Amino acid sequence: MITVPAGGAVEALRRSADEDWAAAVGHRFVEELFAGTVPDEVMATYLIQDYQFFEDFLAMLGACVAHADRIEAKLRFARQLGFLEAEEDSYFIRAFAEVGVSPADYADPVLLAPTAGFRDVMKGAVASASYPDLLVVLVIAEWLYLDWGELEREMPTRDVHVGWIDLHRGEDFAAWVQFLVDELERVVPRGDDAEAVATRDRLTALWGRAVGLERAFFDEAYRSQDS
Ligand SMILES: Cc1ncc(CN)c(N)n1
Repeated sequence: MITVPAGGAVEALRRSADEDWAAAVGHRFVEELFAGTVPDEVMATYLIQDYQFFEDFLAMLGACVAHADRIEAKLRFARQLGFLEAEEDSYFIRAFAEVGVSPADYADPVLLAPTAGFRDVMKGAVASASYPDLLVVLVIAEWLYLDWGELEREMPTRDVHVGWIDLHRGEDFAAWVQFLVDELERVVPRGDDAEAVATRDRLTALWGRAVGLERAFFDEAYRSQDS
C-alpha cells in the first residue's frame, strides 16, 4: 500500500487522471491475466510491444542515475537496473518461448500506437534531463502496475501469467514504488511563483498523457484480435 501526503503534489497528480488510472487497473487484460485466460496471441502482442517499452524504461532509469540530485537516489536506480537485468529480462525471454514468439518476432517489431506514444514520452523525459519529468513517467509505470499486481485474486498456473504478476507485487516492488513516489513528492516545486506553477502544469499534462497511454497499451493488445 503506497502512502502519499494528504494535500501534496502526488495526491493532486493521482486525482488528475483518475478515470484512465481506474480503467487501466480494472482492465480486461488484468482480469484475464489473473484468471489465466489471456489468449496467447494477445499475450504475445502485449509482450512484444512491452519489450520495446522495457528498452526505453531502462534508458529512463539510466537517466535518473545521471540526473537525480542525491547519491542515495542514484544508487537506488542503479540497484533497480541490476534487478531488471536479472529478473525482468529473463521473464520476457521465458515468456516469449512459452507463447511461441521467436527472437526475430520481438527484435524489431512494428510499434503499435501506444508503444510509439510511450517511446516519445520516455525519450522526451530522457532528453529533458529533468528528474521530476523522469519521475512522473516512472511513478505511473510502476505504481499503476503495483495497483493491479496487488489485487487479491486466486493465482493462475502458467508461468507466462504468474511471472508477470509476481514481478509487479510483493514487499520489494512496493518499496521501490514508495521510493519513486517519495522522490516525486520531494522534487515537485511548491509555491505560487510563475515558474513553480508552470512546472506543475507541465508535469500534470505529462501525467495525463502517460496514464492515458497505460490504458491504451492494454486496449491495443486486444485490437487485432477483436477486429
Ligand atoms: C506499458 C507498461 N507500463 C508499465 C510497466 C511496468 N514497468 C510495463 N511493463 N509496461
